Amino acid sequence: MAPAHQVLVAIIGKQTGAGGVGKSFLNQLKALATKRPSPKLNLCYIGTSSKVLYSSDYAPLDMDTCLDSLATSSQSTLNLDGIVDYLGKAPSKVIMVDNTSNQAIAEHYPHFLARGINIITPNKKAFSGSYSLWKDIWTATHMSGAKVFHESSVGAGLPVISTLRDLIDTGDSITKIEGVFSGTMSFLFNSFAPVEGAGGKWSEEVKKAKELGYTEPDPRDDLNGLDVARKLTILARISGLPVESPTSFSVQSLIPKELESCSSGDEFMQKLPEFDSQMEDTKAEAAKEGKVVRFVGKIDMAIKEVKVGLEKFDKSHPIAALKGSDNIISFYTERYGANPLIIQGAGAGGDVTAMGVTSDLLKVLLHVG
Ligand SMILES: NC(=O)C1=CN([C@@H]2O[C@H](COP(=O)(O)OP(=O)(O)OC[C@H]3O[C@@H](n4cnc5c(N)ncnc54)[C@H](OP(=O)(O)O)[C@@H]3O)[C@@H](O)[C@H]2O)C=CC1
Ligand SMILES: N[C@@H](CC=O)C(=O)O
Ligand code: NA
Repeated sequence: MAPAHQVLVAIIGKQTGAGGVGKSFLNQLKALATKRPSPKLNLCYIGTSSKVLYSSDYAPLDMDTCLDSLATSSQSTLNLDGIVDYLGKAPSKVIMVDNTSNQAIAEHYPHFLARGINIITPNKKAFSGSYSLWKDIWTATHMSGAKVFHESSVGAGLPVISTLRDLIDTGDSITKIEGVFSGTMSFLFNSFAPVEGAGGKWSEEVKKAKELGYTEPDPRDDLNGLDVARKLTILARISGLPVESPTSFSVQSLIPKELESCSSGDEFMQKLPEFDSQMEDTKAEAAKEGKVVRFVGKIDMAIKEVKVGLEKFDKSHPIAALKGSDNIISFYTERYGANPLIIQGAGAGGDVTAMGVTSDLLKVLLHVG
């Protein structure tokens, strides 16, 4: 039987694509568990959609070898109710880490929370799905006392959600939030339409963004604007705007009309080069005005409006001058007045995203440790 003064960690999702948030998180968990004597952090479950590894008596799994053991594991997978039941019966406090982008797992959060299972996750789906799911999640936390933190669901590891909550909890009032919210879109436009020089081909930059692990498992989820719309939905809801869903406001898609019917991400990636001229035209139009295009989002609390799409910027504008996968997020509030509180830095990538998840784990430990 597992030792009493411990916190058990269960990880769903490891690394399939280049994103690898799960794998980076496991490395950070290992380092933290070594450094932190109490409570002892023990892994009891790790799984993907096809493989699982868990100890039926909750004995700690070896974090050094668990990925190899998972690859060869012959344990039967558990359905979501089975995972809730297994973790709900654990002899210690449990933190479930959802490192997938799966909708069904997200919709199951209220069940995990109702059983006292804490959740940390970079998955945006639960917090940007239907407004009723959002309400069910927070109701479940109030009823059971379990915690849920999702810092990396906006701006990867950048302290976006914690900052917004701090502003609100200390009595400030949000008037506007705006900026670049996608690591993928930032990388694409910074390299395809740089302030200096010609820039690369659109489809080649999309391929690179996928290889660098910036995109969602299916890059169409970034290019259709929905990933940014999800992030804005989360921030708007925290700010007090009851946005119904990420499709209930204006979102510009960069998917060529001709490719909307592609049946897979692979087919889409294969055909995308045929439509490079469409984005070239958009770039050229901005260049005629001496500007560059960037993909941005805005929440205007006064008029209750959320918007996601392309805008032209002067080359001297801070948004035009971003580098790599950097996000820039400006919070306009009553307290900060005309000069916003600004957060800037890498907005995608396995290690920086896992950092946000690991920092969430530390927050849960403050409550349960
Ligand atoms: N990459 C980044 O820069 C950032 C990512 N995020 C978020 O982090 C999450 C993970 O992203 P990333 O690491 O890039 O994605 P990956 O595709 O690399 O990894 C996703 C993992 O989830 C597993 N998985 C998918 N569906 C299920 C399921 N039903 N049950 C169990 N496991 C499942 C996959 O395994 P398998 O397919 O074998 O089942 C895989 O191991 C996403 O929600 C993403 O939006 C947030 C901020 C930045
Ligand atoms: N695909 C997303 C990953 C982080 O949320 C992005 O590019 O920002
Ligand atoms: Na964040």
